[in-house]
Amino acid sequence: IPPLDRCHCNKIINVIHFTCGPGSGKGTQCEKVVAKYGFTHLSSGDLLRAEVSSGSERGKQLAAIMEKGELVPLDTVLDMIKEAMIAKADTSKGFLIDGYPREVRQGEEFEKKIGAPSLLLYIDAKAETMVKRLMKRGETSGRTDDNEETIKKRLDLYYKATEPVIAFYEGRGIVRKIDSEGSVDQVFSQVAKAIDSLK
Ligand SMILES: Nc1nc2c(ncn2[C@@H]2O[C@H](COP(=O)(O)OP(=O)(O)OP(=O)(O)O)[C@@H](O)[C@H]2O)c(=O)[nH]1
Ligand SMILES: Nc1ccn([C@@H]2O[C@H](COP(=O)(O)OP(=O)(O)O)[C@@H](O)[C@H]2O)c(=O)n1
Ligand SMILES: [Mg+2]
Repeated sequence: IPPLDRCHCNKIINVIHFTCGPGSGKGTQCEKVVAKYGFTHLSSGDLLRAEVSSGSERGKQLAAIMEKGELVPLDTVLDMIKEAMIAKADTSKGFLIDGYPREVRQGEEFEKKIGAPSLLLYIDAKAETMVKRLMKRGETSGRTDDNEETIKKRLDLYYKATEPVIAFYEGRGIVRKIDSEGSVDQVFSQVAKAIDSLK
């Protein structure tokens, strides 16, 4: 992949990271953000699942890691995000990057290779809520990681690796914390307020 040149960087406005626990409702909220603001939604999990579906050798390796609820190698996810951003850089109004960064190092590398985010949205959900939603989703999602054992591992990893990401960006004053316990629309009104504060 070519490096993002200056021209591209200038066009990459409004990089919003959506970093929350598994099952906190990122995917659901991102759809609503796209409908209202027209941002480009990039879900790191979806990009990885697309690679798995392609049946490639790399996809097979990724599937094994994701089934265990572990993190795939940092460069793999970042390259996929960057590739997708370059493809849209000329026309996008902004990027909503869902499920990334998952660990502080992913955030640091993103800034080195792409740029600094303008906002980090964080949906604060209780572990109990996340587990309940994922178990329910697992009845129909077909996701191999929506099972009790892997959900537990994803949650453990979230508390260990991802929560520190929030503290890292809090130091920069770009974190907006959102309470997940209401309805989808109640959560969205908080999300929209945070995005509107960017203008
Ligand atoms: N009650 C309630 N349920 C929600 C809300 N948002 C999402 N859900 C449900 O919770 C489940 C998980 O939501 P997703 O949007 O798929 O969660 P996610 O954060 O993208 O999860 P991962 O893909 O595992 O990262 C879905 O089955 C939703 O229907 C909400 O605000 N309130
Ligand atoms: N930045 C990322 C995003 C996802 N992943 C992997 O992809 C899986 C699914 O990610 P996801 O964002 O769709 O789902 P949740 O784990 O948040 O429920 C994770 O459990 C990780 O194995 C990763 O390694 N690094
Ligand atoms: Mg999701």
